[in-house]
Amino acid sequence: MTDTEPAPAVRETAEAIATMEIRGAATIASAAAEALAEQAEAAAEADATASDPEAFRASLRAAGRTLRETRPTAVSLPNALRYVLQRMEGETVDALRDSVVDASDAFVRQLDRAQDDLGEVGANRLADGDTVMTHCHSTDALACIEAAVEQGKSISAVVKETRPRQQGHITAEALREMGVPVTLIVDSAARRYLDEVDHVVVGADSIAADGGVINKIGTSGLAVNARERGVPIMTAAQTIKLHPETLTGHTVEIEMRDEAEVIESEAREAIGEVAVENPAFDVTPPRYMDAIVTEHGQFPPESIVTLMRELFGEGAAEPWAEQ
Ligand SMILES: O=C(COP(=O)(O)O)[C@H](O)[C@H](O)COP(=O)(O)O
Repeated sequence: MTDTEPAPAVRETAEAIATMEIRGAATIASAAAEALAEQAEAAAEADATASDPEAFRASLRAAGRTLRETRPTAVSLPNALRYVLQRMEGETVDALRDSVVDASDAFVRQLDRAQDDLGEVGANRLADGDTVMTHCHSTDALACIEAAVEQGKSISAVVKETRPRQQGHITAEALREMGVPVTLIVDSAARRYLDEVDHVVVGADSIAADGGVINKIGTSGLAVNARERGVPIMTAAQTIKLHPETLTGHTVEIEMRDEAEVIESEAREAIGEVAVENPAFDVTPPRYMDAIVTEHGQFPPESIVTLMRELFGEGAAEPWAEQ
């Protein structure tokens, strides 16, 4: 390991995030924080960094950049890096290492607590006997359903498959394990089933300052259909999903993934020369979302900017940048 080369654990985590072995915004955030702690442990042992605090800091920033470059849309990733790297302090390598490991532990603990707290808030929007519809796999959305079940409410679910990666299968299994009866449907059947649904519950990868919800592709169409059918829709999103850069007018970059996720090579060849696109996320305008449920309570999307200013001020530091 040279002074700026990431530790193997960081490279492995970055690779697992890029290939979606580690996926979902909250899971990505805690994996990134843990990878920084592993970088700190490795750098405190490595020849090039063990006795040079500045080289140690540079190696942590480099690890941050490697992790940052994996997936562009989920803001929980840079927010996790911000949390840990802004708390890196000390005059010696040992002190620096301890500060990074402690910050990483605190971040992961906070994440778990936030998910439990938002689950309670979201559960209060669900009534005994409700059927919910889900899209993709969101641990924040599942926390709301799980808390409702723990409150003794009887909940059933209609689970959208979520092409192309079929994360709906993960949701279906998780709900079944909670004892929730599940009906799995293809995405294009969603509008038909909305008539049988009392609430739509989705997660988020990022929330923009205008209250726009960036989540798995298909969320915006589902939200428009839900509004048209009169079915309430909530986004369950911890505050690490709030996108501080959008306070200053920046837009959220939507990840475009490989066409191989959409179509198998044989079918691709048979079709011939056509374009295939695979956007991973879309933006649901705030007017189609009834509530954003966070660990600080629920908010109409248009008022989320107040919470963002409270938590982030106006700035979005990049403590991983080269100095
Ligand atoms: O869109 C996805 C996952 O997309 P991908 O599978 O492409 O990562 C999830 O709804 C959010 O990340 C929220 O998840 P969580 O609530 O667990 O943070």
